[in-house]
Amino acid sequence: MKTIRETIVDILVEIEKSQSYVQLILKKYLEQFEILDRKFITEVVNGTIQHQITLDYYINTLSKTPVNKMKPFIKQLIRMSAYQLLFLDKIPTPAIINEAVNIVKRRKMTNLSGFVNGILRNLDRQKDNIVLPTEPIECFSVKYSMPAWIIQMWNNVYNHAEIEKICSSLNRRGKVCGRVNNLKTSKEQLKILLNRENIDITDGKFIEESFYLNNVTSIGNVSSFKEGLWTVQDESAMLVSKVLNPQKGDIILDVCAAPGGKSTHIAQLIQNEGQIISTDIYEHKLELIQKNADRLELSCITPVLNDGTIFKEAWENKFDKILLDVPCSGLGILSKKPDIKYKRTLSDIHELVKIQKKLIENNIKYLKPNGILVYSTCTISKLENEDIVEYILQNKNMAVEKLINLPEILESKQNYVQILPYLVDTDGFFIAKFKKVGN
Ligand SMILES: C[S@@+](CC[C@H](N)C(=O)[O-])C[C@H]1O[C@@H](n2cnc3c(N)ncnc32)[C@H](O)[C@@H]1O
Repeated sequence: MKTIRETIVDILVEIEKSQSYVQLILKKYLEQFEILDRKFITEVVNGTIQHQITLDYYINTLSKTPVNKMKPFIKQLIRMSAYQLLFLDKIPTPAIINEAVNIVKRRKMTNLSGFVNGILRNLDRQKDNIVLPTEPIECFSVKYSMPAWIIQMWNNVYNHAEIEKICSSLNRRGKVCGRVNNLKTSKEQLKILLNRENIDITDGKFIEESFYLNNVTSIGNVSSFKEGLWTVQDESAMLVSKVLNPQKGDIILDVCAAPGGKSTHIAQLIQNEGQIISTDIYEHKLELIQKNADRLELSCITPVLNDGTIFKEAWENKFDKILLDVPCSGLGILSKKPDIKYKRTLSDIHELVKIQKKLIENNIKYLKPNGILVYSTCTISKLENEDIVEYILQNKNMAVEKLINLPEILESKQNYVQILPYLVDTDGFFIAKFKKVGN
């Protein structure tokens, strides 16, 4: 029988090798464990990935063999142990080091037990003496484990204090945020039902229908979730549909809709009276939209397979409102998906911008005169956000609209909002709104 920490190393090795989503791999391994163990495994896996650049810097300072030359299993074992030594204060150091050495022996790599033992003991002794790089970009990169190109990109827009706040808020563990399905229940009633399942909730910060789940491990097994009384969505993401301000009877196109978080919210806001065409480019993702709409009993949503970059004559001038929640670099949601930062590159962002522009060009044609377009991303990147606002305004038929329903703390002088994750302790999001003033 493998120990919990040995399992953690196997998970980290598989994540690095497979390039698959962290949460999918975690889910596969977690099923066999009890709740407390699941929490520990999830925390250490996410923490090790989240702080990987910092951990590697510390390890490389002390090891003759650089991290990238180590065997995959040994590398992840040392990273995982270093994460516990440097970032978790409840586990005694000897327990961390002994367990690491025992794992090496159990996996029949006894010849490396001295190496692992030496690095971890050294790390424990030297951790307060290790000096960070002096150059600010490099320093922030190591301190917050954020690739230097991302810091460099933010450095063109934000000051150092803001960059530090952004980075540190993206390294926190966010609570799960839920949205009550107010067509089926009230928040008060839901609170009672969740309490019966020993789940505590507290009110959201600025969206009425939002709440935070303080202690939940397996959402899919919660009865009220299965019954469609609520769903999972970050407050920033909820703000997007609020800004769209849909009305009963509207004909709405949600172009990049899967898995349907915003489509289902829009359906709630119009009390299921209207028509929402929810499209996505991937067939398997349409099933997710339908599954969510069915669970929440929202019949006004029609999932349609569609490439939003290709013109469809039948849709010309057809829609009152269009939501473009485009594919983006996702840097605003790093607290939930920490591995994204190592997979993305600056050239990915340039490719994404091309797609975002094509989506805009094409979908503007589907708006009725005076129709409303909301553009949103879950990222913090001027190229995909502020610069895209400029791009949309180059179209003479499009005028910027003042954002409504913004909480006071997010009110901005600009006609768009870049929600930085530290402002209200939510995901980072960008939202802008436009009106089609001509044909
Ligand atoms: C940010 S996610 C959308 C999240 C969704 N709006 C929600 O709230 O649940 C972007 C989506 O765009 C889809 N997508 C990417 N390229 C597309 C295209 N050319 N046309 C339509 N959808 C596309 C992706 O498959 C992905 O599901």
